[in-house]
Formats: sequence, structure tokens, C-alpha cells
Amino acid sequence: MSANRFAADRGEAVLEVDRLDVRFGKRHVLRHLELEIGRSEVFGLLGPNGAGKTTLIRAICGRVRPASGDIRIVGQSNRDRHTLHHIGLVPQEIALYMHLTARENLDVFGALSGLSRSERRQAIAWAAHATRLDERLEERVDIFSGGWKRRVNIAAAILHQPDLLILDEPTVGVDVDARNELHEVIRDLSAGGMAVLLATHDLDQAEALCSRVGFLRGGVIGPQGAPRHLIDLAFQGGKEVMLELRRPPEAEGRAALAEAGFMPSHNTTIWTTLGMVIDETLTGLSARLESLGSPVREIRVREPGLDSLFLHLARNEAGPDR
Ligand SMILES: Nc1ncnc2c1ncn2[C@@H]1O[C@H](COP(=O)(O)OP(=O)(O)OP(=O)(O)O)[C@@H](O)[C@H]1O
Repeated sequence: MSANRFAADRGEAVLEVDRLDVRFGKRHVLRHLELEIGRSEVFGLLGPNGAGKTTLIRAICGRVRPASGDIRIVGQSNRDRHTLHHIGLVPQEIALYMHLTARENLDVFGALSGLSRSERRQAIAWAAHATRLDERLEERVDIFSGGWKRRVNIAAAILHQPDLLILDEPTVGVDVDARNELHEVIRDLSAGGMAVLLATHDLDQAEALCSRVGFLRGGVIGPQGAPRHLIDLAFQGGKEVMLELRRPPEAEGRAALAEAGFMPSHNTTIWTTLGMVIDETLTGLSARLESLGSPVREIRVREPGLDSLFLHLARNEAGPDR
């Protein structure tokens, strides 16, 4: 099997989600949601807990019935069960038979997806190579670390060479080295032509890996685009200035920070602002915070990242014109 079987169709839409509405009783979780992912694209689906990422994935995989809207994979409606064959899903929970070897696990998953014995042999060789699992195929998976178990999970999901690979939080519980190796595996698969949908809370991961990202909030994905483009659009080249305080500020300290343009982050001791901050402002502010019992521990200036954008969007959402 060629790792590059899709290369000729690069750019073609693999996943098209059109005006998708999903409700659970009175809860309207997805509202007229639009999404398109092309071949060789890695799309990062970001959003706070409970935003509906897993619900969207389940709807794409035909496991949640939408109230309205259409989902097509390689141009075919996902209401047709055959279409689901074009999807490979790596769920959030590791789902393996722990007492079996990696090869035996893949053999079971291959049989479940309808591959014959000889197809399975070929498919396992291809998937193990693609996930760099070859050297440990004959070992039992219960001795594997989180990163290696994930590789087996990904290999199981791609045995049938899906056009769309969906990964739900693939690097939770995985150490940094293993995470980087999983990134390489995902990059190679997308370079071979798969469209990849990656749901993640890990904004560094999304920035490093995704050609496009989208923020799922209020039932829609908006904004979406290349990470750098979205960041530049929001911050127009401004730097992010971050103050870390030794103690959370009281009301007067918070007022002083707000007056100087600083906003709180998720952590009560970290306050950020965008754009130029004049030295005198910082000196005056530091002295004031010290006198109010919340001295500055550290000042950092950096390029805004996706995490800054996430915070920015959350602030706007919480703002008065919501
Ligand atoms: N089967 C269901 N019945 C009722 N409500 C549901 C069901 N599945 C999900 N929900 C609700 O829909 C909302 C979206 O949940 P979902 O799990 O899709 O969010 P998420 O973005 O994946 O969150 P997380 O990042 O925490 O996994 C939540 O409020 C959840 O409680």
C-alpha cells in the first residue's frame, strides 16, 4: 500500500459539515455549525470544556443524530453507513485488549472492520510502519507507556486507510517526547493525504501541528484559520505583556491593574495586556501593587500565541455585548 495514495487529490474537501444543529432536549449544543477539511489538512478543534467538541465528533461518526444539517465525507452523506468506512476514529479513552500483543490487537480491530486475513496482514504492516510501531508489534500492550498505547490506538484506527482521521485529545497522559513523536506520526499521515480532525485542549500542540484551527463556542466554530493568521488578525503585531504577582490582588490592586490595561487570566496571580506598555507605567504599577500587598514576581514580554487568542476570545465572550 502506498503512503501517498491521496496525493493527486490534495485540496479536495474530505469532510463537509453544513448547517449542523444538535440538541439534547432543550440544550442546543451545535447551532448551524459549518466546517470543511481538505486532504492533507490538520484541523485543530479547540474550545472550552463542554463546548461540544465530542458531540461534533460523534455526529460526524454517525453516533449522534442531528436535529438538522448535513455531514458529507468524500462527498457522501454520513447517513449512509458505508460512508462511515472513510473515517478512522481515535477515541479519547485508550481502548485496547491489554492482555494481547500490539499485533493481536490490530488483528482484532482489522477483523472488526471487515478486513480478510490477508488484507489484515498487509494493513497491519502498513499501519505499524506509519505509526512507527514495527519494533514492538509482538509485545503485550499492558507493558506499554501511554505514548505507545496511543500509537496502537492510531494504528487500529487507520488499518482501513480512512480518508478522514479523527483524534479526540490524542496526547492526554503522554510525556513530552512521546507527544512529539505522535506529532510526527500525525504529520506523516496528513502528508500522505489524510484529512485530520484533532480535538484538543493543548494550544501549544494545536499551534505546532495544525494547518488550521477553529474555536468552538456557543455552538459554532468561529473564528477559524491558520493559527498565525488568527493571532496576527486579533493582535495586529502587538506583544503580550504578562505580570505574575506573588499574591492575588485585592479590589484596589485589581482596579490599578485594570486602569493600566491589564486583564486577569485563568490564574488569579497572572495578568496580561496587549500592546506597548510604557516603562513608567510598569514602574508605577509595580510600586503600587507592592504597597497593596501583591508585589510583582515576574514581568514577561512575548509574541502572543494561541493561548492568548483563546483568552482574548473568552474575555470578549464574557464582555457586555455578549
Ligand atoms: N448524550 C447527551 N445527552 C445530554 N447532554 C449531552 C450529551 N452529550 C453531551 N451532552 C452535553 O452537551 C454539551 C457538550 O458536551 P461535549 O462532551 O460535546 O463537550 P466537549 O467540548 O467535548 O467537552 P470536553 O472538552 O470536556 O470533552 C455538554 O453540556 C454536555 O453535558
